[in-house]
Amino acid sequence: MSFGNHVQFKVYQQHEKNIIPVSYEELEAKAKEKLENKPYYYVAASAGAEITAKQNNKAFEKWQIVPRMLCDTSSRNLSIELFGRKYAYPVLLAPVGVQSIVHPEGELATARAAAAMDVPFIASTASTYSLEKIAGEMGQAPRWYQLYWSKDREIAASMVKRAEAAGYDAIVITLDTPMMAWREKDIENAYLPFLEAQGIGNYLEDPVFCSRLDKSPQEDLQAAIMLWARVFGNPTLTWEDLEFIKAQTSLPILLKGILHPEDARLAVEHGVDGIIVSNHGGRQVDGAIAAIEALPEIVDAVKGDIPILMDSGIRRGSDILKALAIGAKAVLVGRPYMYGLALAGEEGVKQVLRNLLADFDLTLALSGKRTVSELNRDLLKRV
Ligand SMILES: Cc1cc2nc3c(=O)[nH]c(=O)nc-3n(C[C@H](O)[C@H](O)[C@H](O)COP(=O)(O)O)c2cc1C
Ligand SMILES: O=C(O)C(=O)c1ccccc1
Repeated sequence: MSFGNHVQFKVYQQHEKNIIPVSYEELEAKAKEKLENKPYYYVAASAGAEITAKQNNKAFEKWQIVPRMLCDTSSRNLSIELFGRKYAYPVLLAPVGVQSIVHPEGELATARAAAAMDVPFIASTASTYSLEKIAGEMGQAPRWYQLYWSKDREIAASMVKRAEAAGYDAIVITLDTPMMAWREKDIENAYLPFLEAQGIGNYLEDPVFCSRLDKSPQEDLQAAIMLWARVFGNPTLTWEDLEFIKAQTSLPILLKGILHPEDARLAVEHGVDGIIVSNHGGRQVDGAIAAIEALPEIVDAVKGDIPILMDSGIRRGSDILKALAIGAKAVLVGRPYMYGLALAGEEGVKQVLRNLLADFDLTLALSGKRTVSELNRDLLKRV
């Protein structure tokens, strides 16, 4: 029995073991009930009037699947290959910072769930727990590291080297957040978790960061938080700076936050290994193009030179199918797993992933396809 049918069966038979809602809308509503307003809105809300956040979902409706029949889809294989490594599914857990605001175990619980489900976890620079502690929960399971490139480039270099030493398989450099956007809810709530020392674990354990302090973070946490606030983002970066990071590591480097086809071309020209089409879940430039809308032109511009991943708005199996048919190699999910984490820790993240992967597997089969490599735009109609 293929993955999706198996999960479906189990869910029908062991209904009582379903500890989180199956539908995304219910999942979000339950997380809202459970969490305090400040952390809930930190996760759920976006920039400005949240036009882009809404478009990220609405825009998927403009792409319709035109299923094929009589294709013998009884057995399927969802695996993909990226940078010479095989992955079981075309899905990764997006880098999400400060996970301790929704669950005390934060990234550690997410890391265990990712490892158990064989889905790579992209650990954020803004994690509450350090990248070494996160790796310590994952055995040999696949993991990538997301870099927020510090104003102090020696800190950025140090983090990349630590990630390589801790067994991370790729470096994702996020470009769209050299500073936090205008997020109305967080401003109304006067909420910035970092000021409460959450989400800075990678800095507090970084030798270069600590060398810039007069006293250790244990002795003077406030001074460490102030230094973090000064060095976190780096709006001075240009394409020329990429050489510096490339020289620090032999791992593949992906750029996250690409929306313009010309930036996608520049990424290829500057020798990066992959890009992630993303508007940060609508949390940065409100009014920015929906990620799924940006994808086709970027796929056409890159012409297969490097793999393209995407995120922002992936909620169900059909969203994954559409992104892959347009030309993405894999997708990242963000908020859905944060709600699973909020509601039920590690088990909650596992169930979110299980449900999403089962939904994707069934949608693939019912569309007449058996593998990710069989997907292309012939399966879609743009309306
Ligand atoms: C609470 C929260 C924190 C995030 N933190 C980071 C981060 O530290 N680094 C990063 O590259 N992206 C971060 N993101 C963006 C995600 O990686 C991803 O782009 C986005 O969540 C995808 O959209 P979705 O939530 O609609 O799936 C964060 C998103 C959320 C919701
Ligand atoms: O909240 C975010 O979207 C985000 O990317 C972030 C930025 C800095 C620290 C933690 C998370």
